[in-house]
Parts: sequence; structure tokens; C-alpha cells
Amino acid sequence: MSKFTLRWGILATGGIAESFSRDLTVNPETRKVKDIQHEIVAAASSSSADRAGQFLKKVGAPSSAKAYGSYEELVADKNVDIIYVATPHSHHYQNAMLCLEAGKNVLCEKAFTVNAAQAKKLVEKAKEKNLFLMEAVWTRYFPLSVYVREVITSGKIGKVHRTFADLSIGTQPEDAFDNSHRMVNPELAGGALLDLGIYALTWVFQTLYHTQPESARKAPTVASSLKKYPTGADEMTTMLLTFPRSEELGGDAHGIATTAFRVTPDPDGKGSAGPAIRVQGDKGEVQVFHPAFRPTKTKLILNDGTVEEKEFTHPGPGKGSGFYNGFGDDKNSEGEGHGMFWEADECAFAIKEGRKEGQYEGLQESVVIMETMDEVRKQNGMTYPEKIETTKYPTQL
Ligand SMILES: NC(=O)C1=CN([C@@H]2O[C@H](COP(=O)(O)OP(=O)(O)OC[C@H]3O[C@@H](n4cnc5c(N)ncnc54)[C@H](OP(=O)(O)O)[C@@H]3O)[C@@H](O)[C@H]2O)C=CC1
Ligand SMILES: O=C1OC[C@@H](O)[C@H](O)[C@H]1O
Repeated sequence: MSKFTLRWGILATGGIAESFSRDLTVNPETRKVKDIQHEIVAAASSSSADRAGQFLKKVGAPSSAKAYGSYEELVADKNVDIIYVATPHSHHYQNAMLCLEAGKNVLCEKAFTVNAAQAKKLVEKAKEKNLFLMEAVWTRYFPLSVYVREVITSGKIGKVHRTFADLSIGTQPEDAFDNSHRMVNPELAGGALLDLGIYALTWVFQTLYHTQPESARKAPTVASSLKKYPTGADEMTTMLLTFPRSEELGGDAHGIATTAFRVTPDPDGKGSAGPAIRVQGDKGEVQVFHPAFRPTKTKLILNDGTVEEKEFTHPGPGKGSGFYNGFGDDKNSEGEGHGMFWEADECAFAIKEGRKEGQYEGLQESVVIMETMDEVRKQNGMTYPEKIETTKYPTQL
């Protein structure tokens, strides 16, 4: 049987573009995926075609892959089926719209956009053009996340009432980032909330919202506190979300999502401080260990005394770029991929089957999460420059 090949164009050549592209070169059979495969057919850099060419060599793309010196040239390439948008959050709206306008399917890095209004416009455009669009929340597609959601939907831990989720990175921002770095620079929609908090929210939403029957999913109310960094972006944010639910489904559920630069839920790097995520039901809880974006360990603890620990691997032949933490600390782990291939596989299966969104986080859920972050920013007076908040397309950034 011939395999379905999804032909990728990579938009931008930074850190995550490299990790993702390396994962595309990992044979899907190493993760027991047989019917689809990925091919990198082009990459574009806004700096130069030369940079795009070097990038393609570095990630092991086929020698036939085209190198472009502008994003406009990439979206015009007829051999490209889908574009992976890997620019800073500030640029996602403009770049994803460029792809959709040109008739390309899109996988767009998190945070999807700067605000919900931009996300809604992208969704409208994808619908109008009948294109696939997905926010690249890779964590949702991990076998570990599938397992945790199954623990919940199977009723193993009973009715779920509360989730705690933390993605904090235990780094001194003054040492790690200069003020122009995308992690702290408001011009690039920097700050802990959009970059890291989105993972804490991912765990709260995928356990308290996504696991509910679709008709019962209701947007949460939000209370929050945010601490600003001198650049005006946030360095620590905590959110208390209340998900309205019928009594039959257990009544209201609480999600506590938190993120910070300076502290970490894993100070010794060995998990001694306990889990970063706790999903609590009336028959027990399932725990997930740091880091929330790429966890590999879970622990199920039931009221009847059952304790089950599980380890998850990210299989690959040693080509993966390992633990990319978004600011240059790239520990290459032999025998492992990074784990971004599962979201890529989802894109291939969806396009093969004619689906227009991801199955583990649809566009409506991405929009609700953006609305949640909008509300947190509004409650705490955190705004970004108008040119990156606008829905006006095109806008020169
Ligand atoms: N899923 C995950 O695990 C991770 C996701 N991310 C997400 O990926 C996105 C990119 O992050 P990361 O790869 O770390 O960022 P980098 O700074 O390493 O790369 C961003 C790339 O975007 C392009 N770019 C275009 N305009 C600008 C601009 N004005 N300033 C900076 N870069 C620009 C550049 O590529 P070029 O010159 O080739 O055009 C640049 O190399 C973010 O949205 C982030 O949230 C980041 C880390 C991990
Ligand atoms: O998506 C991400 O995951 C890992 C983080 O350290 C990084 O900053 C972020 O962008």
C-alpha cells in the first residue's frame, strides 16, 4: 500500500523550526505509524535564501528541498501542502494569514496568536478557503496525554473536580534573556503567560474541558494575578479558572494554572518536589511530572491504594534535537526524537482524511484559550503594541 506523503514548507529558521524539522526526518515507523510520511520540500528565512539553505542541510532535508529568502516565495511554492509557522508569537497572525491567503494548510506554533480576535480571523479564513489549520500544541498529541485523557474519560479517577498545573522554568531572566529576547520583549508578545502559561492552561483545558462531552464544554470564568518584568511583559502569572458544569457531571470544576520564570516545580531536576500537574477526581488522581510541555512520567494514585507509575519515550533513531527549551539549551538525547512528530502525524492524517482541524485541540478550543489569556491580560493591565494586537492584514511588523 502506498503511503500518504505530506509535503512541508518551513516558515522561519529559528530554534523550534530546527527541532520540528529534525523530527519530520524521523521515520514514522519508529513510532509504529505506517500509513503516512513527511517530506520537507522547502524552507524560508526572512533574512536570506542562504540561511534557509544552511537550515535545510542542518536538519537533514532532501537535497531537492528549495531554499527561499522570503516567506512570500514559500507560500507560492506549488509543491508545498502545509506550512509550519515558527516565528515569534507576535508574527503568527500575519504569517499564518499569508499562508492561508495563498491557499496553504497551516500548522502554527503556540501561542496561536497574540489575542482571540486574531485567532478568530484565522479560523474564519481557513473555513472560507476550506483549509486545515491547527495550533501546534505538540503536548496534546503525545501518547502520555492520550493516556491521561483516557484515565479521565474511563472514569478511573471518578468525577474530576480539580486540576493544578504549573509550567515554570527556574531561570533568572536577567541572566538568561536580554530585553530584546522573545521571552521578555513586548514587541514580540513576550512574557511567561503566552510562552509558558499556555502549557499550564493546556493541562487544565485538556483535563477539565476537552474530556467533557462536546455539548457540555463551557468557557471558564477567570480570576488571575500577574507580576510584571521591567520590560512590561509578565514574569509570573497565576490563574484560577472555574469551569461551569452540571451536577450530573460533577458540578463546577476548578483549574489552577501557574507559570513563572524564577521558580520551578522541579528544583533538583529529579522530580523530588513532586508532580507539576495533578488531576484530581473523587476516586483518585493522576499526576504528571515536569516539564509540562514535554513530560515523560506519570503516576496514578487511587483511593483504593493502587499506585501505577509510567514512563513514556519519544522514539527516534537518535536524530532528534532533544530537549529544546526555547532559549538555546539544547541537550541532544541519543535514541530519541523531540516528540513534535506526533503533531505532524496528526496534520498528515487530518489532511489525508479531509479533516480541517486537529482532533485533540480543535480551533474552537484554541480560541477559548486565547480568550482566557486575553482576560488575564485585561485583568492585570498587560497590553502589547497595537501593531501586533491588530487584526489588520497585512500589517508591516
Ligand atoms: N513547541 C515548542 O516546544 C516550542 C515552541 N516555540 C514557539 O515557536 C516560536 C518561535 O520560537 P523560537 O524558535 O524559540 O524563536 P527563535 O527566535 O529561535 O526563532 C524565531 C525565528 O522567526 C523568524 N523571525 C521573523 N521575524 C522575526 C523577528 N522580528 N524577531 C525574531 N525572529 C523573527 C526568524 O527566522 P528567519 O530569519 O529564518 O525568518 C527567527 O529565527 C514561538 O512562538 C514559540 O512560542 C518555541 C520553543 C519551543
Ligand atoms: O514552547 C515552549 O516550550 C519550551 C519552553 O521552554 C519554550 O520557551 C517554549 O516556547
